[in-house]
Amino acid sequence: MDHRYAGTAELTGTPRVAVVVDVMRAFTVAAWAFARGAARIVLAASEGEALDLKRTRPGWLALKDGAPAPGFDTVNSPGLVQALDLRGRTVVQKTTAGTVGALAVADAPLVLCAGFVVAEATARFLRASGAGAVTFVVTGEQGRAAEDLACAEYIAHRLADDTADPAPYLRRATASRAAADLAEGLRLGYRGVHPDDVALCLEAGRFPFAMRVRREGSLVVLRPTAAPHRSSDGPGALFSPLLATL
Ligand SMILES: O=C(O)[C@H](CS(=O)(=O)O)OP(=O)(O)O
Ligand SMILES: [Mg+2]
Repeated sequence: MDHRYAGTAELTGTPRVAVVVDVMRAFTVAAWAFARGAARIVLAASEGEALDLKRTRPGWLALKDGAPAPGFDTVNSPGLVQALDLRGRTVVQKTTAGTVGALAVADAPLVLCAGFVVAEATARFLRASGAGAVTFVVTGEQGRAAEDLACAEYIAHRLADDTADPAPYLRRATASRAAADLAEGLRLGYRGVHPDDVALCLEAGRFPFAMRVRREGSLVVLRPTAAPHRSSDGPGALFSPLLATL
């Protein structure tokens, strides 16, 4: 299959099928937010927009990358988000790379967001959808981030072979600059980094759902979506018990 791999700034036109990859950490965080019960994630274009959305919608939470900041409820850290109770909540997310990449392709007919934690479900969803060739948006380091490229190539491999082994792809991600930067941030005591973040970003297939982006009125919204348990199952064939609890 003739997949394409492009950084956000390299995109030309609107792809038919896009998978936006941000392993460290936006879409690992998004998956954890859904696992902790979030109903939906609204992708914001700026920190100001995130705070405006939160201010005008009672009960919404706002999340950003970097250090904690006034007005924001939490940060872009799976280690921190996994401890939250987000049942039924709407979370507004703004990060440097991941959310920017998703907004850039929000008009495509099918857009999924992914990290390793949902890689296998993403491949199953794509296969069940008959998606064909995919444009992978590699959000980190102008399209060159080793962890995002490894995850994108793993999803493509799983699309072709649903027994493909994640281990070589995870090794590349483990050796990435982003993983080293998070470890260094932890060593230097940066706020907004949790000791478990790198490990949580490198759990292939942790969650059974894919994550789909759609426009809903004026908002760009990410929601979990059921993926068949096996690639041979049809769309929506078998729903995970976890999804039933979200
Ligand atoms: O929070 C993150 O890990 C990054 C911040 S940065 O790009 O490393 O400065 O954001 P993300 O959009 O999740 O890559
Ligand atoms: Mg990233």
